[in-house]
Amino acid sequence: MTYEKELEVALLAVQRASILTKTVYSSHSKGTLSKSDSSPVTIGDFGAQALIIASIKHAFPEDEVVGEEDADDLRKNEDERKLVWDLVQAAKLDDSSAEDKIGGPIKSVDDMLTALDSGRSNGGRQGRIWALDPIDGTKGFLRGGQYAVCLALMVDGVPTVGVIGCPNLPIDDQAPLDSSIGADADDKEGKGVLFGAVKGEGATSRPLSKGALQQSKKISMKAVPDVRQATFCESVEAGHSSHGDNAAIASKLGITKSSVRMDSQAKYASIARGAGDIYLRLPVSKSYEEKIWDHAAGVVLVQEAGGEVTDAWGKPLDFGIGRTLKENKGVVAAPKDVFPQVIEVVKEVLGVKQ
Ligand SMILES: Nc1ncnc2c1ncn2[C@@H]1O[C@H](COP(=O)(O)OS(=O)(=O)O)[C@@H](OP(=O)(O)O)[C@H]1O
Ligand SMILES: [Mg+2]
Ligand SMILES: [Mg+2]
Ligand SMILES: [Mg+2]
Repeated sequence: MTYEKELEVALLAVQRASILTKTVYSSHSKGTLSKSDSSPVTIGDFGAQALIIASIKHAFPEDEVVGEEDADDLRKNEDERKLVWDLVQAAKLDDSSAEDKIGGPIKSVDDMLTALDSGRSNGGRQGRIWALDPIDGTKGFLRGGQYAVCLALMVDGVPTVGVIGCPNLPIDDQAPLDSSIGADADDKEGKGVLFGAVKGEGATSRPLSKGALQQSKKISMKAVPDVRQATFCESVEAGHSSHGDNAAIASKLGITKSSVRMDSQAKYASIARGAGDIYLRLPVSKSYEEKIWDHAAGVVLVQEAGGEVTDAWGKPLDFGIGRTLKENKGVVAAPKDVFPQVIEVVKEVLGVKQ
């Protein structure tokens, strides 16, 4: 298998970081700060990014990382720094040989800050660059909804390895989506899934809590013989994706089931394993540029499970331009068979708005 070591390291790194995020998820104090764009960041986001970059740098020291967070806030804020350091020290895999593969514990506060700060790559079309979202769906994480720990390796601008940890999704790949999945989520018994995919090699899921990577099962998108029966997913936040446009598209397709709203790339993961069918993310603002770390891992997963992903105009997502998908607007993902039908209607709805 190609990229075997990359996949193994990414799975272990995301698994370890998820142990940290789960600790924060169940704690009352999440150390929430507001970033310059007014979006939230927590001790979970900082800790998970530090752990994952330390893992990557141990296994692949030459690789670059485009990570959502940086260490600026922690360098200024001693209390927050201490909280993150305690979390980072406590998060360990059960299996010591697995821990060794990702470099073991981070040795000092300075090393933690250096790791956290090593996600500043500008991205680009050449070489090996990892896209990292340590907590995708931070608002969901804070609200008690879905969130995901997302990591992808891009090779020459193409997402090639994708790993997503979803601590609050049911382990059962076939568990149907309903509206409760995105609200009142928890990570109790029967929850927690780790998804992985390598370009050309297919996609898998396995329980997040179990050490053995061998437990993985192949996943694939569900066949959709009649698009009117499809289930579609969308963001919880109306500011991230236009609920009105998504509903208009669904209605034109003859879909009668209401949308399943959930935060994070759990949407990509859910359609990749056939729990849902279609992901619609129609742009709200003309100026917002989607970030590569919000999509890279999910795109590999969906493509390898038999799906197609483009922007709302049917253009392929271009991950090779930098930290954002600035040449694209919105995202549409669906099984290959129904994709042409879906994108046609998406273009119609967008066309009317021009
Ligand atoms: N204006 C706007 N438009 C589109 N997308 C935006 C916008 N602002 C933020 N973001 C990014 O959305 C990421 C989470 O969105 P999701 O759709 O996955 O979840 S939800 O909107 O919270 O339901 C979220 O990821 P995290 O910051 O990792 O949580 C943001 O990167
Ligand atoms: Mg995100
Ligand atoms: Mg994030
Ligand atoms: Mg964020």
